[in-house]
Amino acid sequence: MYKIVFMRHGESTWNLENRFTGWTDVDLTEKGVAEAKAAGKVLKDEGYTFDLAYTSVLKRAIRTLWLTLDEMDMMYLPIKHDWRLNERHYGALQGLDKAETAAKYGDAQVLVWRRSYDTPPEPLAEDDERTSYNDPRYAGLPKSSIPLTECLKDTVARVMPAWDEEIAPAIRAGKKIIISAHGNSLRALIKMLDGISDSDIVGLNIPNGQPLVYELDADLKPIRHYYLGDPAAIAAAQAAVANQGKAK
Ligand SMILES: O=C(O)[C@H](O)COP(=O)(O)O
Repeated sequence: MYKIVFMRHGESTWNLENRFTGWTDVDLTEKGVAEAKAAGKVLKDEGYTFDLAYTSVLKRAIRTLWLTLDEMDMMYLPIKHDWRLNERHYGALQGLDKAETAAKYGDAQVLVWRRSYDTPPEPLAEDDERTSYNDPRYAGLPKSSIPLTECLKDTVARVMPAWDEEIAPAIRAGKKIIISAHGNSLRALIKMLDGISDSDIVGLNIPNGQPLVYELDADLKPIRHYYLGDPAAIAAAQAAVANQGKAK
């Protein structure tokens, strides 16, 4: 049996401001820092150790990983940064207030943009200053790989090669792994691992900064999964994420 730990980054400044974030590279809030340290403490207290960590190229996930590993006294751990673990690209919604957008377009439309499997938000225009075309961290990528918007299906299409080519072979080689990533890149991964239907994935929300353990069989099929930490607090945090896209 293998075990892997997934974790969404701690609260970011745009989580606090309730803005669609996507590929925007915002940092953690003080609460987010505290969540990342608390995640490290619970992992340490529960006796977890790792051989390897994966994260995105966005600082909210990277800093969460650093703080978690610092708390575990494991800052020596090799870290692989992979752009394919980035948050789902939120297209032209990036930067907008989620509740204001719901007030303007309706809760149902915002739920489609946030949680439908195959309906992406409007894309950024090619010449929009918010595109990632000139960002040095994506310099090695063909322009066609740099999204202007994504639905979850698009995110699955980039996350799964990272899983199949990098992460799954490392698990099979016996490496104990932690992945610090994002709400929707983790939803994409979990959808594929657990075989969640396109309609049921709408109801899956990942709270900030809570270690989520997956136990996998020899074929890397999930046996069971559970969050470490207080179940009531985690359920409340998941409900809060679900409610972010509703008009106030
Ligand atoms: O990109 C974002 O805005 C968040 O990290 C995830 O947002 P969501 O829960 O609205 O999809």
